[in-house]
Amino acid sequence: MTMNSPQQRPAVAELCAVSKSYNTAGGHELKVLDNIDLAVHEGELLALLGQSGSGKSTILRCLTGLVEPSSGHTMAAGKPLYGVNRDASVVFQTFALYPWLTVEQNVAVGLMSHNPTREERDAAVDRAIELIGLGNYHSAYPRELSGGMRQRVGIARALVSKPKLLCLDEAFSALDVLTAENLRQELISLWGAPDSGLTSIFMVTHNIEEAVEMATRIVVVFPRPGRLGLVLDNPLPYPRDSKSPEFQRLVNIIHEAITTLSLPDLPPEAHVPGEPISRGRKRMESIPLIPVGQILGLMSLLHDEPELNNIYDISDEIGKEFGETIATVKAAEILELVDTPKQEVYLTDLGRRFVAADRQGQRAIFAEQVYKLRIFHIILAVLGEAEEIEAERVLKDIGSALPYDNPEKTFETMIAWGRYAGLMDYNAKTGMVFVPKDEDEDDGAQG
Ligand SMILES: Nc1ncnc2c1ncn2[C@@H]1O[C@H](COP(=O)(O)OP(=O)(O)OP(=O)(O)O)[C@@H](O)[C@H]1O
Repeated sequence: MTMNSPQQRPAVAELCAVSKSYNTAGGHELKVLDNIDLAVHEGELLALLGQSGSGKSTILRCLTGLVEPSSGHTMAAGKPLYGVNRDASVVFQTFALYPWLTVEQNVAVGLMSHNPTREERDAAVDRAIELIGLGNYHSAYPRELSGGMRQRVGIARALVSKPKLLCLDEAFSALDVLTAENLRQELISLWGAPDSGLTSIFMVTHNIEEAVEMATRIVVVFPRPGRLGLVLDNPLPYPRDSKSPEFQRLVNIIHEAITTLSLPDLPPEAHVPGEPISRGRKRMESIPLIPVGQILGLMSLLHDEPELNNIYDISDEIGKEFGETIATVKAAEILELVDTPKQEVYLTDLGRRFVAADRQGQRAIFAEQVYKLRIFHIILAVLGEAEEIEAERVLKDIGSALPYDNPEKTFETMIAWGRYAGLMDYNAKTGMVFVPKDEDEDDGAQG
């Protein structure tokens, strides 16, 4: 850290020992953030990375006062924050524009809580529209604009109030590659320009390259519950060259932190013959919230293209976000269909048998593997004795077994896997989980 490092300047927003829990629809408490200390300083461009569901958006919402911490507190410009931080504004992935308002009117929405005079409002709107290059589109409606232009409106609306902190929540992820790259570059220029008024940016992203391209500091959130993991300064000069060795080194460090965390390189467990493997595990393991079809897709890919054995290449090939690829690989791994030494991904013997099997055979292997997972015993143990079981009760059991998981989402995924395996099904009308009588050949891998 140099003397001029932004981290030595005052914090514009800060989380102090912030924890956050939600009450889920099933009445369980879900701890999403645990004891987060995080400050965004003047002049800083801070990027937050982490798996889906690790709590990134919740951190953003706490920082901006949209969500109140369960414990700990938020500071804004050195003072405790109560309610929404009016010196912060947010650009959302979905643009969140009003379709019935023009560009100008949509941008003016960003000033609503600031009570400007008409003249002040018009001047500020004109300035924001100019800054972000929407000069000829004052009276256009969102439907007349491309995705990139719409997101410009979203950015202008966020900048119109001259916020001390601009927050970007996956702001580029709905845009095509070139448009996203242009907007990123423009934002970096605006952030560096003395007359833009834009000094501090806090961004949430899934995209590691995007974080390394833009941020002065990168924080990786570890999940369940969300904690600060890797914190990395990024001193590379702008404009950054994504092909430079130093850029790639940072990308690799972050990749590795996320991968190692998700796919720990553990020695195989001692297996008692005849016993489900997971019985030996000390605690119940959750399952990645991944549809069956996606696991089958990964299996086919590994079979069809055996030279694809590296998690980064697989992620590129699938075209999904890195976090989602990891979750898919993890799902296949807990089903023992793949093995993941370091960053590599291979079919296991069972995985090879799986891809060679016909549809019936695949479902049988899947069922056998699902049966080994302890989390499924919550349901299967009861279904062994009764014909059906109340979903309510299952949700409660999931909630107490996996306090950091969302029980409803875990339940949905379990039912989808169980349905494909022919082990269980769920009737939303009766609220009951039951053993399917006849295997329905058609409901295959839709879950
Ligand atoms: N209002 C809410 N009520 C209940 N649970 C919530 C609520 N908001 C978020 N969660 C849960 O909190 C966890 C963290 O969510 P959050 O959106 O902060 O994660 P994230 O890292 O931003 O995820 P993603 O990258 O998928 O957007 C998730 O399990 C989510 O289901």
